[in-house]
Amino acid sequence: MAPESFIIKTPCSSANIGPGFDVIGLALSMYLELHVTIDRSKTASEHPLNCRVTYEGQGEESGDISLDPEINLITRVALYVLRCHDQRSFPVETHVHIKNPIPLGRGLGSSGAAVVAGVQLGKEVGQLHHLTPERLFDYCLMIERHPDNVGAALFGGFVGTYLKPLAPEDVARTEIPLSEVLPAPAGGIDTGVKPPSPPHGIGHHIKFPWATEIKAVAIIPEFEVPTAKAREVLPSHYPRPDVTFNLQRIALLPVALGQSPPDPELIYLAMQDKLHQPYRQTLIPGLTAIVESMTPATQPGLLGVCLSGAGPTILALATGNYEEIATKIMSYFAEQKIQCDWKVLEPAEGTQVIRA
Ligand SMILES: Nc1ncnc2c1ncn2[C@@H]1O[C@H](COP(=O)(O)OP(=O)(O)OP(=O)(O)O)[C@@H](O)[C@H]1O
Ligand SMILES: N[C@@H](CCO)C(=O)O
Repeated sequence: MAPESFIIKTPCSSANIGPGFDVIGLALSMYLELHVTIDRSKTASEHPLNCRVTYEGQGEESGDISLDPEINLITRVALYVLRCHDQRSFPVETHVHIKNPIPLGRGLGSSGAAVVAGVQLGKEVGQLHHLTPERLFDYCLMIERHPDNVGAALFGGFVGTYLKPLAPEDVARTEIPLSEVLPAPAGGIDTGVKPPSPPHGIGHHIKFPWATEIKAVAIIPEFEVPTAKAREVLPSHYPRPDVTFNLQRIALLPVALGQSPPDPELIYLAMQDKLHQPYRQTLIPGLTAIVESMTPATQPGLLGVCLSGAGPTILALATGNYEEIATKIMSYFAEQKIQCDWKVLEPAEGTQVIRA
């Protein structure tokens, strides 16, 4: 039997886009790829859980990414899906080669892409053909609780996401994680006990139109801000005027970004936020200065600017002059002695499985 091979391709994403904290996600054209080979003719494997993991890309040199299939975020998520379906390990003999250009901990949804790719990997290697994209979303939300990055990475495009309140019997299931990311390997170190399957229909999404003239300039500082840390600095309660401020803008944002030709003044207004960016300034030197000084009036081609996800990447939406915009934003970071990389990205399709 010839080895089976396929590629899972998952986009990076930018969450929030200003006021849409934990709601809005935008899939962008930089992709995590899993090159998977399964040799089902083999009867035994020398690798733990029948899976050899190799990695190239971001964090490769620092050795930040574990190659142990029970610890690596992508393969442990796949194992979680498999174990929910009474498959304790990968098929003999599986090789997962991860190609990851998405910078880690920078606000471009590296963990969301890893979770989505991992869930898809579990479905493919386990031949779990009944799992629909909507059901895969439930599995993702058992691991990453905010739906914006995983929704964009799974479904693609410019999306609004929302969670359905859990039924009382699901709330009572103490094994359902309500924290951000499972602290322990999903599914646990193999104890032989079947892990908890997700409740059905936890998360939902809706796709918004996107004006084709609009591109996303990502300015990526060299330092990391773990999402968990960027959530710890947020308050548990907000002043009512700040909530109203964001509600007014979130009602505008999907309309403003779908209109062609784009209206810079409207988009600039629609991208303002008072719920997360002001608090994250403490972790991202220069953030307030960038958000307050970069306007369509001062920067031709610019439509609006925001923190990408939990940061520290800055996302500028623009119709031209990308290099000038990036250079200006990088100059604010340079004042703080912070180097940056930058890229022009476009909205991307969701997760795909490519077979030769
Ligand atoms: N391809 C990958 N393989 C394995 N682990 C990964 C991969 N990508 C991300 N991770 C894990 O996710 C962590 C980064 O997650 P974190 O949520 O802090 O940031 P992010 O997802 O890049 O940013 P944001 O959520 O703000 O968009 C990494 O440190 C690593 O542990
Ligand atoms: N909505 C999340 C995205 C994190 O990637 C946050 O801002 O914390």
